[in-house]
Amino acid sequence: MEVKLDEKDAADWTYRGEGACNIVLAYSGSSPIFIGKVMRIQKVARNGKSGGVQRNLELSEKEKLLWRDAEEVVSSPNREIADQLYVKHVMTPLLGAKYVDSGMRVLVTRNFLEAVEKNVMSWRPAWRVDASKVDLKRDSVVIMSDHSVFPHGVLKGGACISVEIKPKCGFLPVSKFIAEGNSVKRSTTRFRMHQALKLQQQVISELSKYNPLDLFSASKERILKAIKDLYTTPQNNFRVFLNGSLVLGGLGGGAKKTDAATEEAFEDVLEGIIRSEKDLRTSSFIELVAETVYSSGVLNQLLEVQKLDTLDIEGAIHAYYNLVCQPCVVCKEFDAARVTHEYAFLHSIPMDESLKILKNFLIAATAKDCSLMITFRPREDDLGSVQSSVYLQSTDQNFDYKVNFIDLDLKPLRKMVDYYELDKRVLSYYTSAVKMEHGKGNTPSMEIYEVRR
Ligand SMILES: O=P(O)(O)O[C@@H]1[C@@H](OP(=O)(O)O)[C@H](OP(=O)(O)O)[C@H](O)[C@H](OP(=O)(O)O)[C@H]1OP(=O)(O)O
Ligand SMILES: Nc1ncnc2c1ncn2[C@@H]1O[C@H](COP(=O)(O)OP(=O)(O)OP(=O)(O)O)[C@@H](O)[C@H]1O
Ligand SMILES: [Zn+2]
Repeated sequence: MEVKLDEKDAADWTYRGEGACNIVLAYSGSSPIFIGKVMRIQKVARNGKSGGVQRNLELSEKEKLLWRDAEEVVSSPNREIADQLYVKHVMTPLLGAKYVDSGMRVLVTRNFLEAVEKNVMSWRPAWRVDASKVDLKRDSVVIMSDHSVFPHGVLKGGACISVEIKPKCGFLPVSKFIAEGNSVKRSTTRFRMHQALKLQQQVISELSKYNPLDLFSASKERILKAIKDLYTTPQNNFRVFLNGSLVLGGLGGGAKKTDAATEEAFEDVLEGIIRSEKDLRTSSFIELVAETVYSSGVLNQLLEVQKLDTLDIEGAIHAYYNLVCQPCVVCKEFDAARVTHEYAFLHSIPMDESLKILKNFLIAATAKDCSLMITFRPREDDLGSVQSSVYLQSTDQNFDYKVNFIDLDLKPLRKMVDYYELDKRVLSYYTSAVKMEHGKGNTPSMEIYEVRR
């Protein structure tokens, strides 16, 4: 018989976190089919305010054309199912089946969703509550493995510690379609430039120390630096969970700089997991995470998928206007300024080329926004373990670990315009901030202008 969750079941699901588009709940009841699972529920923007794009309930005709090779996605009855099948049929083959769980759909009643909405309200960050709410129009949710713990039955019980990393874009673009005035893109990461704008808009209270190029560098030392920096300024890029409960970082959003009190508390959390003296555990834990990122090689594959964006938004936007059969707003602006450009070429390519550019751009956008969960537990013995393992030199310990990608959602085609507009805002603010610093006689070594390859 097909399961349908109703009001009475809502109490078994507790708030785990959320992003712009989904709320995630962990199961705390006793039904064997849900133990070790989380539920991902779609949200809807409140009062037209942003906080995740307002998604159409169905794929548009142009989106159907775009994803026509992924038949299962295109023939989905609604966008929710299309999202899930996109993970299964488009992202999983690119990232590797062992790293992705596309989950299964379970039916829910409106009463269930209403009860959940009420139960989680007090746990949600106020700004997320203000921006979005559970979408009560949905009749199903996605159930997937809880990646912050190991599956039951595979290994003996014991503490699990997991880290969630949102690595963002790990390369510098080289597209010839990047305008002369935006050439800073070739030497400064998008993450760094966006940080400057977020600081100015007070979305964050300090600049992140993290540099995605370090994390994706495939160099042990630089990966270690990246994890240290993520630990120091977690924002929404780094979280740690102990047995599924958040112990570092922000629940449902970003976190401020890790202060002395948090550091002290984190040392205590690690007791019993990392076998070293107090005050040395955190650095060993950071070493463990860095070693795992390095030796698993999981980010190499993610980087390849991110690099499917070869033209940058400054090139891909023209293909968008080709597909939607509208006059190109970007070229119109250039014409008005009598700027000669090579973008006209992009409007002369066959439709199949435009489709390919857009498909690759949107797949790369998913890969630039997804997160990685790495879960560890001390390995007691080698008998019967099916997990990969990593050796932590500083404490002479072995850990089982598993790695999973989360949040591999299909980005809506109409977001192309938002991507172009955001890119313009990020670049415009960053270049003017840098110019201002130069004007003051400061060298580009200022915090905001960090150039590293
Ligand atoms: O545009 P970006 O780089 O700021 O990324 C958005 C994320 O912001 P952040 O990582 O904080 O900078 C943003 O994350 P937050 O809401 O800031 O936590 C979302 O992940 C958004 O994706 P979607 O709307 O859920 O599909 C993300 O939008 P996409 O660009 O991935 O579509
Ligand atoms: N399978 C999972 N196992 C454990 N925790 C999870 C899982 N999926 C999501 N989470 C937790 O829930 C949070 C929100 O999930 P998710 O990133 O999928 O939301 P989103 O709204 O799609 O995010 P974004 O804003 O990046 O689009 C994650 O940051 C993570 O902490
Ligand atoms: Zn154009």
